Amino acid sequence: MARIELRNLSIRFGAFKAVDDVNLSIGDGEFVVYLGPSGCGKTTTLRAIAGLVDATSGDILFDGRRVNELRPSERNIAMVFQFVSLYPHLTIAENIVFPLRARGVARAEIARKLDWVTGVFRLGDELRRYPGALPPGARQKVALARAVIRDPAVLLLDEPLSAIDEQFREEMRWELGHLQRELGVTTIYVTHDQREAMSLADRIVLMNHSKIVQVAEPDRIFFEPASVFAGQFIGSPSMNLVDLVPVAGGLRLGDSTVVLGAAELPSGIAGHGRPVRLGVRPRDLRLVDGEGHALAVDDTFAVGRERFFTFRIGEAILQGTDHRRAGGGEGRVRFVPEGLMFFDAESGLRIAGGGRPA
Ligand SMILES: Nc1ncnc2c1ncn2[C@@H]1O[C@H](COP(=O)(O)OP(=O)(O)OP(=O)(O)O)[C@@H](O)[C@H]1O
Repeated sequence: MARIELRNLSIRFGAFKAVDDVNLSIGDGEFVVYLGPSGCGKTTTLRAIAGLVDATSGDILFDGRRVNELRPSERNIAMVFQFVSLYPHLTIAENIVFPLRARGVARAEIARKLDWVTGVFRLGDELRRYPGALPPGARQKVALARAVIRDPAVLLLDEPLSAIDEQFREEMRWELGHLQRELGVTTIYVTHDQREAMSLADRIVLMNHSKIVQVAEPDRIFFEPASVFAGQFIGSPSMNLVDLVPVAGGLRLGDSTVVLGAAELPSGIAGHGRPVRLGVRPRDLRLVDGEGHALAVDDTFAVGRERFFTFRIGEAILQGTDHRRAGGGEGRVRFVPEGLMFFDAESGLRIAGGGRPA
């Protein structure tokens, strides 16, 4: 296990900065998930921690010791990628113990370690089989077992579940989280799948355009996104966004007739003096039978037991949840005050609202 620190880490490929002045401390045994859109620099950061890419500037420290100059094999890390390569002519057991054999570890010790890892990963039946006989998800589990059998200080995982089909992925995700906690190994996991990040991470490191834009526990990043980007990247269905226009009595939603008044607005927001955007998740935008704003509903639809509705403001289509009694009448739209987030329209930063529900 190890603490990891990135200090002013930048990585350039020619003129392009793939990682731009990143600072981060990862605790011993922590499970950190790097999340962000394609090309934002997640994999490059991971590869730099592994020693597969050189830092252009800045430091990478393991337990306070600078490792920039160490080769991958000297860093005591293990890495698992999206596509695993197991040796097809070796059994699962032989594949798993391969790193120990390569290091000349004694037979008794290898047997002990294999026993341990087999128990942790519940691999008993598979051990004598060959990789070709296992489904991709099980092969990935074998790759993980092979990665942890030599007690790495750091486990680096780059989209390890993305090549596995949906159903097995859920199961593997659960299992991976469980295993990581049992092993207590410091883990950095790269994904662009927010659901994976939300369910696995102790903390999420959200990246965009080569920079870290927020580091927080999954719950916090959901309820207190630092910016429009964070608010929209996390949560499904995604957060609605609409520009607010100052009018007498409050803030109007775009060019609609809906005006949010004092009861719905945090104090001071109406007098912000700069353009403000409202962010509201569908769960906090409700079509109800009781009190609310009169709005022309565009469409209603159901996804399983949940019912949704949409309405338009200018070009934008907003989505909310339908809380009317089944077969309900016209309905009114309620904005749940605790769920409203306000962003500076120019900087994109959250200036008010949000927060974990009590
Ligand atoms: N060896 C390289 N040479 C030149 N450019 C590179 C190299 N490696 C990565 N890049 C570029 O750096 C940027 C960041 O890539 P990176 O793989 O870190 O992104 P990512 O966030 O992991 O996205 P993805 O999920 O698509 O892998 C990309 O624009 C990529 O094309």
